[in-house]
Amino acid sequence: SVDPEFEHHLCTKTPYRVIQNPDVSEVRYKGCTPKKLWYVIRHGTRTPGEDVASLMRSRLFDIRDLIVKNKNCTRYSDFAAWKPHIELDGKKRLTREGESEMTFLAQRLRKRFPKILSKTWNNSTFSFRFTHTSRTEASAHFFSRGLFDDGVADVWYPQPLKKDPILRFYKLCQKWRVEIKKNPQSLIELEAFLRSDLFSTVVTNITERFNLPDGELSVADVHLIYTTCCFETAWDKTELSPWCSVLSRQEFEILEYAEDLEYYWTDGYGYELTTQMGCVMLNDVFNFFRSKSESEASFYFTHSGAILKFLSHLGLYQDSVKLRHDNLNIQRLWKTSLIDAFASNIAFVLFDCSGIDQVLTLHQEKPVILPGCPANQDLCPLSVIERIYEKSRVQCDFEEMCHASEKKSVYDSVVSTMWLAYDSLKLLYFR
Ligand SMILES: O=C(O)[C@@H](COP(=O)(O)O)OP(=O)(O)O
Repeated sequence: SVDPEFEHHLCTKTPYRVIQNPDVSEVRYKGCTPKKLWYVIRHGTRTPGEDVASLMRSRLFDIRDLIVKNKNCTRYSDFAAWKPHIELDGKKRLTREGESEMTFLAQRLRKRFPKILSKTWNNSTFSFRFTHTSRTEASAHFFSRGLFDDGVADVWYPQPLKKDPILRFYKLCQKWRVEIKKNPQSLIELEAFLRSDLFSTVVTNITERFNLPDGELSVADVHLIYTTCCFETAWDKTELSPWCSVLSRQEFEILEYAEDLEYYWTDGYGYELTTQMGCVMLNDVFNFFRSKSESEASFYFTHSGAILKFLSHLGLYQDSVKLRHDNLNIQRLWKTSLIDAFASNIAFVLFDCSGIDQVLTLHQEKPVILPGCPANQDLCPLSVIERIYEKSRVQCDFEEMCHASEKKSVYDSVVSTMWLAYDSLKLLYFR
């Protein structure tokens, strides 16, 4: 039987319905009027890239065949009937579920902030921006459907930039790309965790549970099973993927931790530069709030990496100790299943409270308190936020922080190439 809680352990492939906030009551604070809304959103549920899709079409079929050889296995008929999903095109395309996530998210937002959002589309009041990918573009379109009853067809979207300095700032940071993203050092904790007894036990347990030949399953196979469970759950809420029934609650938690470790060290608190870079996004918020333009709402459609780095820059979900292979804590704050699901979103809403600018910060549609803001209230004065993030405002020299030293780049690219030869690390490219 499948643990009904499993949907809460699907990391960055968690469908938004699992964590959404159904409360759509108008957000009001006494004596305050909402003036501006800045919103960054990860695209909705997508299909996997070709790397995962091709494994689902080939290796997963072999595993499926081995499983159904053992006719007594649980859910035999589901495995026997399983075939790669219709959504499997390898193009990281927005799925039906992703379309609904966007439309419903916008509808809920509009109900909460009718003063800003109950207006027909108007180019100077609302702005939209998405990255150079079909999934963020489609997300913007479906989101605007939920926001405007009419006039959706008129919504104007700027041409996406191949390398957007705000939406995907990290792609422009050579130092981060070389020294963190492509540096094997960043994966050391994950590597060690994959080699740990805890992880090996998961591989052995599944092998025994399904009566598979000894040594048949690799770490990468187990990860493929988990990834398939995640994607199939995300894009189909009506049917339970048989691959989810392969794993126990504890095994989900172990696989979840492996992914969280990876994201922690490449997109999160692992290295200072990763958290520092997010200043460009925060400065965009400040500029928007301080600008005298008529623009009242700004919507950005981006990716997982942007959400995680921005959360880390803000200082949210930071555990007191760094995540390592040997300190799995199920109470940790850094859980991508909660903080970086599909359609994850961060909003800043500026209120005028009797002449004082106050800011409401929302993550996944719920208020969050920025570290340093008053703990007992949702609103935080803009001047306090500007003080907390003073360094982000005055020392955000992207060129300077992202400049990679050439000697190191050459060294790292050689090491990275060698590193990619490791079979177990194939799973790192499962996107
Ligand atoms: O584009 C992808 O494959 C991943 C990573 O993108 P970056 O974090 O590298 O932008 O993000 P996703 O689209 O799933 O949100």
